[in-house]
Amino acid sequence: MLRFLWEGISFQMLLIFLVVFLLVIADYMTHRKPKHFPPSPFAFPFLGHIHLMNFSNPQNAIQKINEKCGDIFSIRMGNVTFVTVNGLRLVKEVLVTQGENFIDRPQMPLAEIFSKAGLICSNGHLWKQQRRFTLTTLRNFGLGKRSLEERIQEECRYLVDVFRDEQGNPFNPHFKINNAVSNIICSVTFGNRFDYHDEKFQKLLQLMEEMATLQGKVMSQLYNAFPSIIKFLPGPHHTIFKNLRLLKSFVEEIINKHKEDWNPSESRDFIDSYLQKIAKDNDNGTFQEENLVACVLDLLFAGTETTSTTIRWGLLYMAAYPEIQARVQAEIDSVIKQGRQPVLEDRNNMPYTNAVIHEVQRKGNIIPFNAPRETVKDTVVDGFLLPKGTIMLTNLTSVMFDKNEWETPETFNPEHFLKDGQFCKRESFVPFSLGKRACLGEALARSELFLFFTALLQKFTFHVPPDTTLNLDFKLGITLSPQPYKICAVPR
Ligand code: HEM
Repeated sequence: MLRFLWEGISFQMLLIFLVVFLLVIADYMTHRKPKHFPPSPFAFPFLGHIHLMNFSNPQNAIQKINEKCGDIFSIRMGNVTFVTVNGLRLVKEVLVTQGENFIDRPQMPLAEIFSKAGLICSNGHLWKQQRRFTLTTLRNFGLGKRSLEERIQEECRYLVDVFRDEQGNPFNPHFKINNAVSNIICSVTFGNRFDYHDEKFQKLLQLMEEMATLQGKVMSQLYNAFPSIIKFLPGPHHTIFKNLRLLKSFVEEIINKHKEDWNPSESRDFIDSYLQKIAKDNDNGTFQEENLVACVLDLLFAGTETTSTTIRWGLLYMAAYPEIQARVQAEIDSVIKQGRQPVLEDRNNMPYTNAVIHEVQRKGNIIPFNAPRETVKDTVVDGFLLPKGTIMLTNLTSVMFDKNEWETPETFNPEHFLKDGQFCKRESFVPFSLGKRACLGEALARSELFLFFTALLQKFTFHVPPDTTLNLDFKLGITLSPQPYKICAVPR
């Protein structure tokens, strides 16, 4: 009897062992590295390098691997393998010198929120057409009856008013800044801005904010690694997709309204221009309503979260470094004074303020690994072979915090961008990325950052609330943003 039991168990164990062994072999075969592929640390079967990941500070984890493996290496998170390049030389090689070979976006499970249509996640001919059309249309609206500069200046006045309403008491500026920044892209795409008390729009901003925050959760990151398992578990990824559906129906409602009162001979905004393009599309259907919805969502999302997060870092740094804030205000008082609003031309005469804004962007480092790219064909980088379809992370952190490029990389130091009192550009300043697929909204973002930042510092001094210690740690989401904070905007 015992002998039978023993034989039974050992047979079952043998079977389990065999199945596990076969699974490990299958995993090895599936994820076997091609010849001359970049090196990687030891990986566990199925899990890959998940044990090396620090989910609350992935930059640190990547830096450690960089120190061990060199400037180009591969890492595997579950089923997804990335190649990471570090340092200006290789980041430029990938984004600029051989940029055409890395122009695509991979179709990652969570990136589905941006869909394969539109601007951010589309590829090939479709992407080229949407990008060209959007850039031209944004430029046209910038040159139109009301320039983008005027729209931003108008919004600065609204933002200053709601900050003044707080009467110097501690408040969280997050959604006021979000609303102001979002209004710029809304005024270009929908033709109107939204009041800061508009409940429906506030709800929309909250949905976007929640999506941005949830993207940083461990479960969301695991969803990217093991989508077929994690999709059956409860977690933030479900909320992300639910919010997206709500945002989509908000945009569709606005597009339908535009269609109702559309006048083909006049274009009020981006949506009107796109509807015109659909009407006379002679480009094999690249311009369709599905793409219009996706482009508007992309502009709204990319144009709100990034710039708003940067301004929030800016105010936080000003409260943390009062002597730097005082120097910015002294420059404002000498160049603009109190009598008029800042204009973009002032930037040329304000090297210190310009340097501070650049340093906010460098130190804020809001998109630490850039948006992912994918090789469109087999490509050799630094002697390593990257087959077609390889997912690439260009580590912007490794460039903007490089000890060999920056005098004091870990310190908030506007002197990084000053030489003999004049503003000086730095090649290693890359928050908008580089090359043909770099940020589409860079010019708009730079205008917004300068005008909002100077308008606020012209009218207020920012202080840490009494009995509060400022926290300069980041919160990981789709961007690295400040932890929620309250601040006092004391009128000047
Ligand atoms: C401080 C503000 C901003 C930062 C730091 C930033 C940064 C970036 C980065 C790093 C990328 C990825 C580029 C690449 O793959 O090489 C990107 C893409 C993009 N950004 Fe921005 N961005 C900002 C503001 C804006 C604004 C205001 C808009 C709105 C017009 C915008 C629209 C886009 C779009 C549509 C893409 C996708 C481009 C493509 O795939 O062709 N961004 N941005």
